[in-house]
Amino acid sequence: MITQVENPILEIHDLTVSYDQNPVLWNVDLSLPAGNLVGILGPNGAGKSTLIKSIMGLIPPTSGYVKIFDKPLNDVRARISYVPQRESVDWNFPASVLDVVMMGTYGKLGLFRRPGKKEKDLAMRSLEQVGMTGFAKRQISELSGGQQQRVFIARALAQEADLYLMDEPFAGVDMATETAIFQLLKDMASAGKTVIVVHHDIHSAMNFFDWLIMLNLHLVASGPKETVMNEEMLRKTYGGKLNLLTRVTDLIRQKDFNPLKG
Ligand SMILES: Nc1ncnc2c1ncn2[C@@H]1O[C@H](COP(=O)(O)OP(=O)(O)OP(=O)(O)O)[C@@H](O)[C@H]1O
Repeated sequence: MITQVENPILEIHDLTVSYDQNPVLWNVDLSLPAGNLVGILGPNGAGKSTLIKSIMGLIPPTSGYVKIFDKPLNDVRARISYVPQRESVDWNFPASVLDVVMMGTYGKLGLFRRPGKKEKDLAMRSLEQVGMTGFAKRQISELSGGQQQRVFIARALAQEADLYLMDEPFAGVDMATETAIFQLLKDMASAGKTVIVVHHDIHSAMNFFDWLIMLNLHLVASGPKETVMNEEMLRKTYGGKLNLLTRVTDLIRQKDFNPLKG
């Protein structure tokens, strides 16, 4: 079940991606409209991070192509913000929280301008949005995992991009913060940005995302949440992981659960 759209903000055509000549993503064809909060769901090893990395041009495709805003990635890089998984970053790098968030503003500054008051204000506003203002002068190495994650999201906000790609931004973040940041991302999507998030929890995915990409080495589904979140698609995505499926399909059947709301 794959919904294709006209004038997509992101178009992926026949994308196959391999590590050491072994394909881990096969023939992915999808397109996304602007102004959506998009969740990428799938079991461990499904290729979710690989998909994000290949959209960002970090892994060359074996076949196929990606177009963003109808252009190749290199023409539009400044309009894209990427939040990698927290574990993939060296957090012992000596930098303050404010420095890290200010880095988000550099792309728009150009080569020879140094960040000034405008950039600092933007960075502070971004920290405020993730509830981290009080930590601005702290070293990033001194923060908890969840706090580091929030700083990373603030850096992405300071980038003022049009397309955001976030790889498990909620790993290690507490529930209250997750809900607050989801709301923030939803507001960004309502303002016309496209936010794509690799996410593990199907329950919160049903509440928060507008559009879901369901992946298991192949693309199982891509479309508005209400059209793709059903038992058949979950079974195709998660296969025999029946405990999980039972829990989720029970949730879908619950009278008070309405996947259209939220
Ligand atoms: N650098 C790499 N070299 C070789 N194989 C890799 C590499 N990175 C990922 N893989 C393999 O590619 C497959 C897809 O990995 P990927 O990290 O994209 O999955 P994922 O859906 O993000 O998983 P998770 O939910 O566990 O983070 C896995 O089988 C993984 O072992």
